[in-house]
Amino acid sequence: MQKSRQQNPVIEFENLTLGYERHPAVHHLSGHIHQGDLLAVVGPNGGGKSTLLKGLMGELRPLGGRFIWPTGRQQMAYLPQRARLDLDFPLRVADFVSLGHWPRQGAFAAISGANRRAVHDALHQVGMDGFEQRSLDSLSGGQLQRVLFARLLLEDAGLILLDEPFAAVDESTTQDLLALVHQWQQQGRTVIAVLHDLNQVREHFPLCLLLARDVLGFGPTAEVLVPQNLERARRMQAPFDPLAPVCDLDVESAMPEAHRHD
Ligand SMILES: Nc1ncnc2c1ncn2[C@@H]1O[C@H](COP(=O)(O)OP(=O)(O)OP(=O)(O)O)[C@@H](O)[C@H]1O
Repeated sequence: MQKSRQQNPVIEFENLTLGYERHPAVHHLSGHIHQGDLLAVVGPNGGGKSTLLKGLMGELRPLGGRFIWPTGRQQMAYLPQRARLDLDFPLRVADFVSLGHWPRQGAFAAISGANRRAVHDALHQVGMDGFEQRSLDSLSGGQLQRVLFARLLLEDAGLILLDEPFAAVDESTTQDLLALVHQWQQQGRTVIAVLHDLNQVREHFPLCLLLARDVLGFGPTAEVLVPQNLERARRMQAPFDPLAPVCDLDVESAMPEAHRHD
């Protein structure tokens, strides 16, 4: 990874609307993210946070607007919500972490000595020395989260997407994993994390996107997480309505200028 921080955006959202079967879950998002940004995505349950990550991953095609990748589509590493992970099988920790190499060397490449060292180093960085031969299904929740971060380290991606990475993780593990997030930033990687702990966001994430289907704020965290926006988010906890009218995607962006992260 290059350490240099680019002045130009690496991702732009242009009046982006994402959803399912033409029913929007994220409305009219505009703004941009620079290389090395640490962006927290916050908001009520069902607000569209995971949907945005799926859109970035290319799993969902925009219903309207678009993602722009000014420097080319980034190599991405993605940590899904724990509830979405089925890791209840007897794979060894070392083998699981080495899967982080897949994007570069393919699934069936022989595990080289260099790879073994990389796996060992990654486990060391997350405080999991000596766990190489343990099976995944024998790990505690916090240990498993450390191993998932070790695999992210091996992916060596420029853009790292984390969906609720610290849910049900104790304070000391959270602090260790947050230190890795800061290290990624120092290395020039861009991190987008879905989070629920607003104090943690204020302390560690300089940028914030507050989503409650509509964009309630996008910019410096101190300006986004203000009582007025949070109160609006609380009021907009209405569940996703599959019978809601299809968004009129021909309408020009309804987003006020203040919501743009320029
Ligand atoms: N595959 C799907 N098909 C239809 N609707 C979906 C699908 N996935 C998500 N949704 C709906 O889209 C809306 C946004 O969901 P999303 O998972 O993005 O919310 P979230 O902000 O990540 O919520 P949480 O904090 O609860 O994880 C929700 O109302 C959800 O029910």
